Amino acid sequence: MLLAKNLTKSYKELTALSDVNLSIEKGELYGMLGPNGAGKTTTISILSSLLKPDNGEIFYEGKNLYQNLAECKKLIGVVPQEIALYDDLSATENLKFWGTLYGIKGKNLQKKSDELLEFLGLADRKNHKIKTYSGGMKRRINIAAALLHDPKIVFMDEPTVGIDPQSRNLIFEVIEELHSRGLTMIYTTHYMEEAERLCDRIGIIDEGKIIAEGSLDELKTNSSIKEEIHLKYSNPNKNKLDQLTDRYKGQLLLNEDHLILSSSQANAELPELIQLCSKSELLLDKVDIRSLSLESIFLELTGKSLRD
Ligand SMILES: Nc1ncnc2c1ncn2[C@@H]1O[C@H](COP(=O)(O)OP(=O)(O)OP(=O)(O)O)[C@@H](O)[C@H]1O
Repeated sequence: MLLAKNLTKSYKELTALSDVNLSIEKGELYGMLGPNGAGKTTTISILSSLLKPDNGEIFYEGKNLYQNLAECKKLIGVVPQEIALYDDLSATENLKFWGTLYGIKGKNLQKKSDELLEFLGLADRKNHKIKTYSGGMKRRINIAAALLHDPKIVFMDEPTVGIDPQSRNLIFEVIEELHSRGLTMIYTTHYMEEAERLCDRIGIIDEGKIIAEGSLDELKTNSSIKEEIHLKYSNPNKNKLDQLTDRYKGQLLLNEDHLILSSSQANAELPELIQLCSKSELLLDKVDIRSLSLESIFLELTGKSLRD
């Protein structure tokens, strides 16, 4: 469906993308997982022709994007990270505006807009102004706007940022339904749980490079880490954590009330870890060993947390 070769983009001296290659199959839901500033939006902007790369080539269904721009653009839908809606217009009026830009008119536009509002669970609010909508509802209308022209591939740039867990779930359900209908999607996120739940294949991106790619199982199998030790504590004493951070450099994620240690042999590492926690005056509430998550894989590959 989509092939991108050697995409490179710099903003003055900053290299935002460096030799990015992507091959996305029809019907695939591909997740691009990376921290803020990794290059996700730049990639999507380039793939959807909003931004020209310095180097590289892009093909949709075998056709070069820039040599077949109008034809390729019909295939593409984009859900931008920033909500692109008029606050003083209703949902229907906003969709009418976007539909007209795509060249959809009259009854067709009305029908498509009603169908999408129904699909996104917003039919009963369709005549209300966008400014009365919650953040999650606005995000759903943002998705509807990208689907009006029946694209074959949709780019979703962090579509759940800044919304509550319930609205996030509604968006996941919409994405899962679109996936089951065979729509090809590229989904960017810095939440590993989203990539784990939704995506067939995940590309981990950092500092403008795709540093690992595969299904969740493949990424786990290729990692030297096998498990995670999760340790919950009630009294983090920030001044006393040096021994822990020194001993487990590049293996340890320290949060407000818990730590996660990536490990190839959790049972063998546990006694020393508990001893060091005791020396660091951490009062332990709970210890458990879990299977590997993308967070640890990211830590292993980059030496830093996804949420830094
Ligand atoms: N128009 C621009 N001018 C200069 N630098 C830019 C511009 N757009 C992006 N950058 C820089 O390029 C790098 C990649 O940015 P990009 O927005 O693609 O990352 P991202 O992974 O989408 O991050 P986020 O999740 O924060 O949007 C960052 O260092 C960013 O500051």
